[in-house]
Amino acid sequence: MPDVSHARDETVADAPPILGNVPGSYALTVFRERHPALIRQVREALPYTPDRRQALDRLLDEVVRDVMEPLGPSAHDGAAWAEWGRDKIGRRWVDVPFLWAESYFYRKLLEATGYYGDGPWRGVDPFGPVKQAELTGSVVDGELAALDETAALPPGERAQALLLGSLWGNRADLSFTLTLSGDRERVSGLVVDDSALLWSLLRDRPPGRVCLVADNAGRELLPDLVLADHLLAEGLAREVVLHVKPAPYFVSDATPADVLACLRRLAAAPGRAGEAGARLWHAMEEGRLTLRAHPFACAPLPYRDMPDDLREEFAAASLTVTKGDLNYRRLVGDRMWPPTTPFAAVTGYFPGPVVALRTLKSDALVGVPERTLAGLDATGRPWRTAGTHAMIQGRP
Ligand SMILES: O=P(O)(O)OC[C@H]1O[C@](O)(CO)[C@@H](O)[C@@H]1O
Repeated sequence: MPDVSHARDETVADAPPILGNVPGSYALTVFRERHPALIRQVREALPYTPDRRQALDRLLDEVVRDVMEPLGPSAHDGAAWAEWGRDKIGRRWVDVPFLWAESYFYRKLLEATGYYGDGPWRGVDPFGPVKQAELTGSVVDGELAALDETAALPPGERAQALLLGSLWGNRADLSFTLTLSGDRERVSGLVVDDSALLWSLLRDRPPGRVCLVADNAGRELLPDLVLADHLLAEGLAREVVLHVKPAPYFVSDATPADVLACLRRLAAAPGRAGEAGARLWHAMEEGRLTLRAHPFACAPLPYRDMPDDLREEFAAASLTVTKGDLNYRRLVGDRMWPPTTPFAAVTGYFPGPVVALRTLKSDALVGVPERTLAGLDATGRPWRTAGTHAMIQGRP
């Protein structure tokens, strides 16, 4: 019997989850290449003490042997992970759902670095050095200065430019770039473009609360904050709630500390960027820009399984905007949907209007017209996973 509990406008049967054990698949390369490379990068980024280095070496061995071991007995969230992983821990990383196993990998990485331990590494973000290097780099100076050019645009074009800035900011993802080299081409035509829906959801109703579910810090979060400023300053949102991760995750995912670092970076910038930073600073002081770091944001689960308090939060929003590939995967359940499956049918469980902004970096994909698919497939390029293509996809 197909599971149709999440269907909205029409019913769809669940597709199988994406797994890592398919030869030649994108997911398999994440386990075989990216995770070992990431452990090595983390090991070199900070002067970890012998106990932490040994723990990182053990994790590397676990990843290479390809058997998921349980968390240690002192893990504060050990019971939750044991329950979530009841039929998974002890198996091969690649044999359980990709979303689950990747999430568990990041939890294990934090265990290895002592992020939750009692020692001196408690609370030290293992990805801090790469995040900081990006935020303080000169590329960011140029991107912030470019905001001045949008000021001369007519209002509609300016709004669209800021939306696209936030969308393409998703290419700046430090986990994704880890095993890539060189500049990747950016294909300007969107695979799906529901931006008109997004603007009508904001403009055709009294300003409400917009939930912006952020993804990466630094070069993605900065344009997200600029977009949030635009919504507040133009009266398109009464309040913006920025959802971030409570702990380091998927390398560059934004935490509250990253938001504050970005706000300081914006506020210190010259020109339009600095003005936006100052407005956002005040908006936060006045409670019009708020932060949420719900534990579910780092759970290995799709949004369909969100807890009631989060469901109520999204239900109360006039619009939820999700950023990035991982949030998209969680929205659509990280399953091998036929890519023409309607987005509204797959996300019917979501408690309110939702629009996803995403560059495509994994196989999860729905709502793409047949003709678009045929044209993109005919290019013979890995357009679904290379991060070169983007989409804005939503439903009221
Ligand atoms: O930062 P984003 O856009 O969520 O992308 C993270 C992406 O990184 C990967 O996990 C690879 O590690 C993708 O599969 C994933 O969706």
